[in-house]
Amino acid sequence: MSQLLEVSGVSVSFDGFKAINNLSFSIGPAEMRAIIGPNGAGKTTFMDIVTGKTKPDEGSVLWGDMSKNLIGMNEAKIARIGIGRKFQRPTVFEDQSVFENLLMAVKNDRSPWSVLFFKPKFKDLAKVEALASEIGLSDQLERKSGELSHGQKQWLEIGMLLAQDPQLLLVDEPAAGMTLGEREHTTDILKEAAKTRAVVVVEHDMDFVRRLECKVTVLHEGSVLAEGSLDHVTQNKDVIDVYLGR
Ligand SMILES: Nc1ncnc2c1ncn2[C@@H]1O[C@H](COP(=O)(O)OP(=O)(O)OP(=O)(O)O)[C@@H](O)[C@H]1O
Repeated sequence: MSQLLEVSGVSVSFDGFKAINNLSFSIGPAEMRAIIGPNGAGKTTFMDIVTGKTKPDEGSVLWGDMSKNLIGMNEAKIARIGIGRKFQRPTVFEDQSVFENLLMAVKNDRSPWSVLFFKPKFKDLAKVEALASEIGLSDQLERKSGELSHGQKQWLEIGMLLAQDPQLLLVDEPAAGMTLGEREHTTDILKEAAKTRAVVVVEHDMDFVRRLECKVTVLHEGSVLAEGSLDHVTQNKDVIDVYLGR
């Protein structure tokens, strides 16, 4: 299978400490992947490298038809070529409605002023409605985003990222702070999104990872410790020793 993202031999040190150590793995174009591992394993640093926030000391991160190396590209350019990142804390505009937040994202203009002076075209409105339906907020469009529950804010932010049609969506600990019902709905949104793009989820919640029904990559000390189905990696003795058994 051709790959969308290929990380090869990537290492990065902070003050002599190797946070990522000769990391290599790849992700396919319409694939859901969970990344798990103990605290300090390098999960966030991996996402920082892919999104251009951290420059590695060595290695390559090839993208698309593999002719582009993301290393050396700035964060804005990486976002433009189709990589979206969802941080743990939602960053929606609380004073704006759900509709306005989605419209800003569709217009790719994250400024609250843009929606005040902008007459949306039919296709933009249709896209906002489709996104609202995809994230399960069709009946909340007129509500101020600040009034939404924590889970609803997270879904709105996922919708705002999907508005940009990323080919790869990186999602950091989506289950944190959510009720069980919210987690289940989040799983549904991410699984639907992964039908047409790659979705990489970093998560500690094993029940959440199980519901994603995807290949799992276990990181430890900045390298891949194990990879495969959740059942496969959770039976791996090394994974039990460094992560699950603690
Ligand atoms: N900018 C930085 N400066 C110094 N050390 C850093 C920096 N960023 C990360 N580290 C260190 O690199 C290691 C990997 O951190 P990282 O945040 O990537 O781990 P993680 O797997 O995301 O952990 P967690 O599950 O706790 O979020 C840690 O030891 C961390 O302290």
